[in-house]
Amino acid sequence: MQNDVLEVLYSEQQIQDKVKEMGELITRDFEGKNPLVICVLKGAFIFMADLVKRIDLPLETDFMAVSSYGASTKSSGVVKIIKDLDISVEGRHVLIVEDIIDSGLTLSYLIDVLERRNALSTTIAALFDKPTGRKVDLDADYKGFVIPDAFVVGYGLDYGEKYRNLPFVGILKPEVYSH
Ligand SMILES: O=P(O)(O)OC[C@H]1O[C@H](OP(=O)(O)OP(=O)(O)O)[C@H](O)[C@@H]1O
Ligand code: HPA
Ligand SMILES: [Mg+2]
Repeated sequence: MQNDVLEVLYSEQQIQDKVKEMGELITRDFEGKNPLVICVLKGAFIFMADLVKRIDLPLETDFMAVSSYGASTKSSGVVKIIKDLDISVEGRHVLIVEDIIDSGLTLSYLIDVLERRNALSTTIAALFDKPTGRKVDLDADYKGFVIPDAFVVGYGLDYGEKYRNLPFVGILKPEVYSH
């Protein structure tokens, strides 16, 4: 697995430090609220687990699975809901936890869904932001790292469902992507 990695972009320690910082900001900004924290599966599962431990609020968690990349490094442009939420967002302050914003299509679709369901507010926490990939005008309220124009894997992020379990984030060797 690690043999397939060309370059490590963010180490496990750098990621942990950033997640702690983001959790502290969110704790401060949401004081007095009990947000519904939504994890966008699958990619955000590791970030979600680490982030909620750093948020000191009476929050609730829920999970939604959406997919648009499949086995490709390019978005299909069609966002599919694979698993919907269990808890109603109506009248709730919703914090959406996402691993990466690339084209922005996943989050713009999700925000639209949550607003139509009458969420009181929607806020985005994204660990990675790849502004060069953007196809819609969208930005995160809390963002970890702005990353270069490359398809990254690790810490939840996959290529063809693999590499999510790498503890760091990196770029694969070109021959792996061309398989
Ligand atoms: O801004 P975008 O271009 O929409 O890309 C970001 C989304 O794409 C990836 O999910 P993917 O569809 O690969 O599903 P996964 O999380 O199950 O890997 C990633 O985890 C984000 O959810
Ligand atoms: O760079 C990426 N890596 C993994 N999944 C992704 N989904 C959108 N962009 C990416
Ligand atoms: Mg994916």
